[in-house]
Amino acid sequence: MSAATAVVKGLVLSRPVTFVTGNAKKLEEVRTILGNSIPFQSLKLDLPERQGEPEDISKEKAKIAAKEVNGPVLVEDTCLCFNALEGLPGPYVKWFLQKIGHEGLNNLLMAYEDKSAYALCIFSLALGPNMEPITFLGKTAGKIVPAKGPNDFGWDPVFQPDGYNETYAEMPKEEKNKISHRSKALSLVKSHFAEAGYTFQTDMTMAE
Ligand SMILES: O=c1[nH]c(=O)c2ncn([C@@H]3O[C@H](COP(=O)(O)OP(=O)(O)OP(=O)(O)O)[C@@H](O)[C@H]3O)c2[nH]1
Ligand SMILES: [Mg+2]
Repeated sequence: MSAATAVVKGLVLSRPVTFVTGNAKKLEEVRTILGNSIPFQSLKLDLPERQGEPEDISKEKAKIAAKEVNGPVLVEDTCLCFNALEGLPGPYVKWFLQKIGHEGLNNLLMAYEDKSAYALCIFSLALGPNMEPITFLGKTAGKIVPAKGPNDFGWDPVFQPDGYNETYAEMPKEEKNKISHRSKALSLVKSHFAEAGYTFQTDMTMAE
């Protein structure tokens, strides 16, 4: 990538925004959804995550990432929330998935008639190491079903969005990207960039 300077309403950023994640599938979706709308680069880093409310977890990740990168960063935290369980496993779904898998996630709801759930994505943008992160939330409602479809991304096979007979995993990627928690949050990120009037040098291209 060529050296580039981003100008933010009088504020000059010496670097483009770095999307920091340890998750290749997230990055793939973010790339597809953002296209060329926001120039960004990415950094593969598994950030430490505090416990607590999803928005605080996401903000904290952004603060840590901005220190690591020493520049503007975008991060996200994704939750899968079961209504019968007051929003759990929520931000801890990664560990639930690793330990008990898709069947275990279904079994958590065995005692409940209510299988409704929502996928929540919270992006946090920090313009620099000492800047308070701005958050963008995207939420998609659905229900938890026995696993259906390809098993290439997390809990996609057990989440069936409202209005569909297919799980996220069964849908064409373009369809998921139209309705997903991630695309809703990213459309707010895009609006923010448009409204803030951030401008970037024209020779800036997306890079790893
Ligand atoms: O089926 C899915 N469809 C999705 O759209 C999706 N987005 C995230 N996930 C999974 O949910 C957990 C979030 O945890 P998470 O936000 O901490 O992510 P992560 O630790 O993998 O990456 P990051 O924190 O480095 O960005 C992790 O297990 C992710 O694999 C998804 N699963
Ligand atoms: Mg994580």
